[in-house]
Amino acid sequence: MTEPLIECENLGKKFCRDLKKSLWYGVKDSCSDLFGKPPHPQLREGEFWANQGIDFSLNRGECLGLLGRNGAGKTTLLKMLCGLVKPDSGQIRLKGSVGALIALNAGFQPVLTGRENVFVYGGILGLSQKAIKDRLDEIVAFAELEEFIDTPVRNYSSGMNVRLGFACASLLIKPDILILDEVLAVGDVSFRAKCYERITDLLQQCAVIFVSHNSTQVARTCSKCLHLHEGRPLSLGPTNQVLQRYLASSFERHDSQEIGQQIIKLNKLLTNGNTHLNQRCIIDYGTDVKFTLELTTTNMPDEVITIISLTNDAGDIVSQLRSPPQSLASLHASESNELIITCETGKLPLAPGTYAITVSLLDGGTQNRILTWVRNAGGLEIRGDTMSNSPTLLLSSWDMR
Ligand SMILES: Nc1ncnc2c1ncn2[C@@H]1O[C@H](COP(=O)(O)OP(=O)(O)OP(=O)(O)O)[C@@H](O)[C@H]1O
Repeated sequence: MTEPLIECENLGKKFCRDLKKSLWYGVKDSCSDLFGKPPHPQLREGEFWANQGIDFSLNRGECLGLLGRNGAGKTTLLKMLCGLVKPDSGQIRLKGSVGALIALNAGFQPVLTGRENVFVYGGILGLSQKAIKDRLDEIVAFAELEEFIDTPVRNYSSGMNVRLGFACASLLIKPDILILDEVLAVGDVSFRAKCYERITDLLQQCAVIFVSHNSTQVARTCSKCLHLHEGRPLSLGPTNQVLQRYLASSFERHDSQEIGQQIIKLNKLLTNGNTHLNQRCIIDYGTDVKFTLELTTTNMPDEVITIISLTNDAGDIVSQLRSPPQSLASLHASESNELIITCETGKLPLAPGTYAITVSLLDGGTQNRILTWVRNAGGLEIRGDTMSNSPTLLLSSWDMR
């Protein structure tokens, strides 16, 4: 169980942004390669490191999640592991058979039928016609493509391509290493669930490495994560720690956005007394939470309804606090235009992670006139030891006798 199947040492890959230069460098590198010379170690004009200094190892039974923004170098790393791209520095050691699904079309020939493509795919893996035939029914059933297996792949939808690609990568051979890019995201919900079940089964006997922008899936499936930033490893470690830091860093990129008539303006948002308009505030899981909104109004309605929404990194609202219509009569009487609204939630049962706070105020009279709506008014990082694959982690006490 502790046998390393993937070992990467100081792995690096350069690309060139300029096509002409890239072709010229390619010719020079091929010539150097022919004479047994090592690749050019430094960056030449127009080149950049798509991956640099990547070190990790993965044992049988482990699943590594690759995290990072678009263009961080995740696919390049997977392509190097699959042998599709040659590293410019470092070393890769792989043990056993590799099943991979990197491109959306899974490398299928568009004019061939699904069935013919399975035979081509199996042939590339070195399987005999009989061995492929023996597994064909299982592959077609898993991909749920019984009616389409004799249709040319160019007529497949992207989801159908991925179904067949995943079935080939995971069923044609029993892979020791399974490499998956973000392609599973295009499958429908039930197929994705089936794929993750299959990955969990395979994890008994193989090492899995996959890219996903879905933090719930990563938390559920991966034992450790590697966070890449501009091609370099930013952190590597247990999923719980790396994912929390990754989600926190991705929140910092969002600026607040105000929509609505701005009849009421949000000047300050505080969580447990800490200011954060467009800044992250850190609390421990299970602590009492009090939100304070400091606002100014220009043209006061009689009543307001306040809504505070918490959204996860996928943009889904995971929790919402909604006030009843609150009268502004006392404010009218004092002729002040400053308003402070507080909301106490008690212990917030949200799972550890990072959430964006959206604040909206509606006219309590019409209930649908938006007085203000501030997306990403602040971020809330909930710290805790356990990541959960559910957005809420209900507070509970347990007993055993
Ligand atoms: N063949 C290539 N030639 C030149 N540049 C490339 C090539 N392939 C990738 N790149 C560049 O390398 C960088 C890393 O790309 P990569 O596809 O690995 O990112 P990624 O993390 O997988 O992104 P995403 O999440 O968007 O899929 C990007 O700047 C990309 O433009």
